Amino acid sequence: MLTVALPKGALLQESIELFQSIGLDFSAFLAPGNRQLQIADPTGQAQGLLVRAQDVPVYVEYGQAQLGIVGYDVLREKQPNVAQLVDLQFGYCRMSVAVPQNSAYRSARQLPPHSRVASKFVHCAHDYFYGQLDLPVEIITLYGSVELGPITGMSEAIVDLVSSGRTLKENGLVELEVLYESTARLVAHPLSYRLDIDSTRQWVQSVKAQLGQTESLEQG
Ligand SMILES: Nc1ncnc2c1ncn2[C@@H]1O[C@H](COP(=O)(O)OP(=O)(O)OP(=O)(O)O)[C@@H](O)[C@H]1O
Ligand SMILES: O=P(O)(O)OC[C@H]1O[C@H](OP(=O)(O)OP(=O)(O)O)[C@H](O)[C@@H]1O
Repeated sequence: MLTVALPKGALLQESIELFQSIGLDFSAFLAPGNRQLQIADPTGQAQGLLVRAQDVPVYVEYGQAQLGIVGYDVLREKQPNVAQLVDLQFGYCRMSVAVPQNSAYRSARQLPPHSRVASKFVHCAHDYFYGQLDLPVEIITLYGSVELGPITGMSEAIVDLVSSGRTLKENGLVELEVLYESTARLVAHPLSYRLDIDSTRQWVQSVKAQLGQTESLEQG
């Protein structure tokens, strides 16, 4: 039976709608008060696992799920060994550097060496500052509410996801640079995809057909 890892949070609703559109119903995860983390599709063709967004590639890499939906940002951060198959065209956001509105810095390059940068995406932040800018900064790991870094004076800047821009605005921050843009991706366990275990390929084809896509990203 096909197993699908679904991300809790911002991508869940649209992930469930996508699978519904190809005949797999995991909407029981959205029922008020649901605490079940593993549910069977009523047709008996598949089961869904409800996992933290960052854990989706882990379940797929270890083969506990043949397919999963995860943000490109998580793939950039964690570099998991999964096949990246389809850009699902929802969950748009961008990874950006931001500073307080009243900051003197107008570009990330202007931040002084050894400035502090708070982020949940420490590898992305490191690649950008050390790899692209050659600017040695101190990266502080946080797991959420990253905007509080500059507000409390703990850091000069943040690297975080921006979608509508509302969180930055309401916390007095401005975006300086965009590192990259992100959307939700359909990923697969590479061997399951190659060997077509549990008809993985057919389900991937159905997703692509639903989105009107013929090209595959196909990065292993
Ligand atoms: N404001 C947003 N608008 C649209 N998509 C977003 C937004 N924030 C995050 N995303 C996308 O949704 C994914 C999941 O984000 P979400 O905020 O639900 O989980 P998380 O809190 O980052 O994950 P975890 O609980 O594992 O720490 C992100 O990886 C990103 O691709
Ligand atoms: O530009 P916006 O539309 O306002 O969205 C951006 C916010 O969404 C994400 O936060 P999330 O809700 O995941 O909370 P957390 O990371 O702070 O836990 C991200 O970390 C930003 O804080």
